[in-house]
Amino acid sequence: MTAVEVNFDGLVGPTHNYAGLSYGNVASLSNAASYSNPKEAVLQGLAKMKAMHDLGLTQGVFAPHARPDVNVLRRLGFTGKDSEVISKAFKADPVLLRACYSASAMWTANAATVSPSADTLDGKVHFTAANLNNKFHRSLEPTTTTRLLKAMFNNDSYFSHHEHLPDQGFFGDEGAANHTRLTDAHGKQGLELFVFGASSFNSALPKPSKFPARQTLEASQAICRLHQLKSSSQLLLQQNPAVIDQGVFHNDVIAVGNANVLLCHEQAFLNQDNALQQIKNAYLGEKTLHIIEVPTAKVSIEDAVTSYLFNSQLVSLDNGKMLLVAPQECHNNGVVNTYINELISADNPINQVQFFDLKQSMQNGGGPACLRLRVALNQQELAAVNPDVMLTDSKYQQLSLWANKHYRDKLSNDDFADPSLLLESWQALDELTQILNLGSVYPFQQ
Ligand SMILES: NCCC[C@H](NC(=O)CCC(=O)O)C(=O)O
Repeated sequence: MTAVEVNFDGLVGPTHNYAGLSYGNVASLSNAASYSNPKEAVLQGLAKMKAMHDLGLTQGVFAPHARPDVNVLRRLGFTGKDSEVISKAFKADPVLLRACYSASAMWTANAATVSPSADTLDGKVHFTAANLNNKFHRSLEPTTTTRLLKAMFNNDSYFSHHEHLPDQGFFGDEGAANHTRLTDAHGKQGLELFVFGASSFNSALPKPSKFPARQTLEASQAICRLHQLKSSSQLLLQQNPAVIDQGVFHNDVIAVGNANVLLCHEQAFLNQDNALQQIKNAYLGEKTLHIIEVPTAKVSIEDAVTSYLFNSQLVSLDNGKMLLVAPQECHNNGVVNTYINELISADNPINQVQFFDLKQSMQNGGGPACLRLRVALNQQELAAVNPDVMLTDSKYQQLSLWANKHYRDKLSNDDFADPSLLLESWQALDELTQILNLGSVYPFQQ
């Protein structure tokens, strides 16, 4: 039986908001303080999951995290009952409170790095949650992410879970957003590309000068060791620091790979000709490797960042062709739309495009690819996954009803002072752990 790639999409949490927390992420900064619509956000995400399922792809659901993170507020000196902690934090530092309310765990491309069993020496699928230590609100994620991964992939015979890397900038790790895998077929040994923004220890390597490089070389090296990656399955490349300074805060804002196709901007990598040659030399497959470089003359970095063209998902369909799952913003951008039409009619495996309205997530800098974590699994491994986290028609109905029942359609700054938002959110998540059969994964359930 053949292996499949499962996309685990982050279900948007009930407190999704725009707090402007991600310096270096243009969308996050420019939408700060505007009000959000969590209900629309979760339904937009569910509609994408359902569409993937309807195409015959295998789709999973990744639960949100419990917010606000009251424990971290207590660590920071706010005392009393939960409602008091919230009202004190709101008065003292509303931005801090919003960070503790962030639904950023929705971007599951940053949840973890995953290495399929065909690439690892012990033949297991390896998972390491990303420490996300470059941003305070995201640094709150790894412990719960690991707990969720263990509840989803709960079988030691097939799955190996590692503790996240040390919580320190030297080992800054942003997960699969800086990781892609090239292979003839999902079940075959692949070449895993690890794209780092800078090195912590080697000062000879260039760095961006304005915005932070969130992924370090040393973090990527540690993941390769932890995952027992075959040496022929790993290639480490540096992202072009000049584009990080233009808002390309993760590699998946400038490149996307799937099977034997790598679609990237011509400014994606440092010393790009050399980087692409290394990829060609290291590719293990027998099929033609298609590297499609998009020239600046056709799509500028600014257009790439505002449209999120490269944050499209690239998925293989049963007919052997590939579909580009793009954000609506690509359709709205004339230049990018023209390029996509050219791409799908050219001689390469990508021959279709579908656009999705993911505006609520996009306004925080998260497109289709940010919202999913890819896990390639053979049939035995797939059978060992917690079946309740897989999307079916009835699971979709159940989750839509759940979201409509619990989510608000407007959140603005003053709402974060209201302790009933905490109660409502935790009640929703408590119910969700039953729908997805996750057990007691949240701190408030322990
Ligand atoms: N892969 C996409 C990640 C987007 C995410 N945005 C945020 O966290 C914005 C949150 C805010 O500003 O409220 C980030 O930058 O890590």
